[in-house]
Amino acid sequence: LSEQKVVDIPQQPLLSDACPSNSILHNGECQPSTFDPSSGLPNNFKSNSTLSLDESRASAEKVANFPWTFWPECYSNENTTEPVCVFSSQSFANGRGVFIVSTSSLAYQMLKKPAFSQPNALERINNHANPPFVQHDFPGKGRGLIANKTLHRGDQIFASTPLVITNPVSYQLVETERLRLAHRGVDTLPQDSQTLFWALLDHFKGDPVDDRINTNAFEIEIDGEGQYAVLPEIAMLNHDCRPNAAYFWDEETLSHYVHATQTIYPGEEITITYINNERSRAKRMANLKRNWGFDCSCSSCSAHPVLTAESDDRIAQIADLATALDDWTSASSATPEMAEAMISLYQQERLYASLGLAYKHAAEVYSSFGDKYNAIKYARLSAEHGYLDKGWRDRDVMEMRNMAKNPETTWSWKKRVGHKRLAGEHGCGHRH
Ligand SMILES: C[S@@+](CC[C@H](N)C(=O)[O-])C[C@H]1O[C@@H](n2cnc3c(N)ncnc32)[C@H](O)[C@@H]1O
Repeated sequence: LSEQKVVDIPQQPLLSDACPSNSILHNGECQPSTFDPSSGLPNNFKSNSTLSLDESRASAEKVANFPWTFWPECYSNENTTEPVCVFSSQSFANGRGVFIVSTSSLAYQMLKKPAFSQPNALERINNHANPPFVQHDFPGKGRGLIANKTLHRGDQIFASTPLVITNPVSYQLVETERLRLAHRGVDTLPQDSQTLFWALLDHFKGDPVDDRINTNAFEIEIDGEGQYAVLPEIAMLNHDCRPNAAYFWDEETLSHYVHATQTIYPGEEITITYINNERSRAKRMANLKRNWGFDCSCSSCSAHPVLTAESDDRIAQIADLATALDDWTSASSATPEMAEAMISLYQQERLYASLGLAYKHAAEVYSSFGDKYNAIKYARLSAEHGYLDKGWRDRDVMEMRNMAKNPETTWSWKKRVGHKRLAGEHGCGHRH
């Protein structure tokens, strides 16, 4: 595997004796070894590609309470407002490690998350002993995971921290510098994590590190910033437009959680979705080709065109119903029957992971007509599904929890009392 790491990245000259032994290289200058960069952080790293791996470790060790295992390597140019660096911590997540390619402001922002700052926050994360699955080769899809025991809705399949977090700001660097940061990042991971990284699929066959990141990265959000994360466990799950598992990103623990969203029997492949599935087959396939580079071979993409057209029609009808149910004006024609039809369509489409949304529509529309116990019933269902798909800190999920306890106190309560509520009167026909 190490052979795959040989790439055309210029070797930087070593500056082993650039600074006397009682000082460290910082911002291109020798600083006393007592210098504490955390005092002036997060903006004082400068372009610096001169330290070998050993030297950057030694520089980091010399600084009291330095949060990274290696001195960050950075680059900047006229496009960057702040240098873009690689920040590596080998101690993160009980020694699993992580590297972050980002500006120092964003990297130091991450240090405030419980994942870094509270030692117990990751107690339930990265426990990969006795997994409920085994790896399997699927013709046309490569490796995937199959369940080795029955999994029920809500069962955790795994929860993991990333090995790599990279910010799109890195694309402001010239290609060789961006790639150099990524390669440096992999070299700074603990050995076991490097092995996990190199075992990832390289679908596009370009630069070996960049390719593994592009083939396997998931979009995540940290403090409102879109970033990419590579997690070797979730990267083994193949895509299905009608998946049986769902994942969400938890910002506090910097972790991806994966749960079963329906019963999965032993021998069944565990799948997630890489895209928003509430779109026609043609749009889903185009999205997967464009963003992930493969022709989707899942059952709903490869069904007979007549069945695919029927499925597309149901998806369009779900969208029409959502529009009607989202209308909170006095002219709204929304009724609970519409939400019931929507739930049925989601079930028929096997979009179990998205059912939380349909149940939310139902809870709100029942609440809007003052139907307390149907509002409670659907709010509970929505929260239960939402936990698996959006996570326990999601605002909509919290809203459904509140409604489940006390519908009378929610914003939608009796909002539509006095509106007509007659089944069958409202057109929500197919869109053509
Ligand atoms: C995150 S990886 C999933 C694990 C991968 N199969 C492996 O062997 O490591 C994503 C890659 O898996 C393959 N893949 C995933 N889902 C697929 C699907 N539904 N149809 C065809 N290929 C798929 C594609 O090559 C895609 O680039």
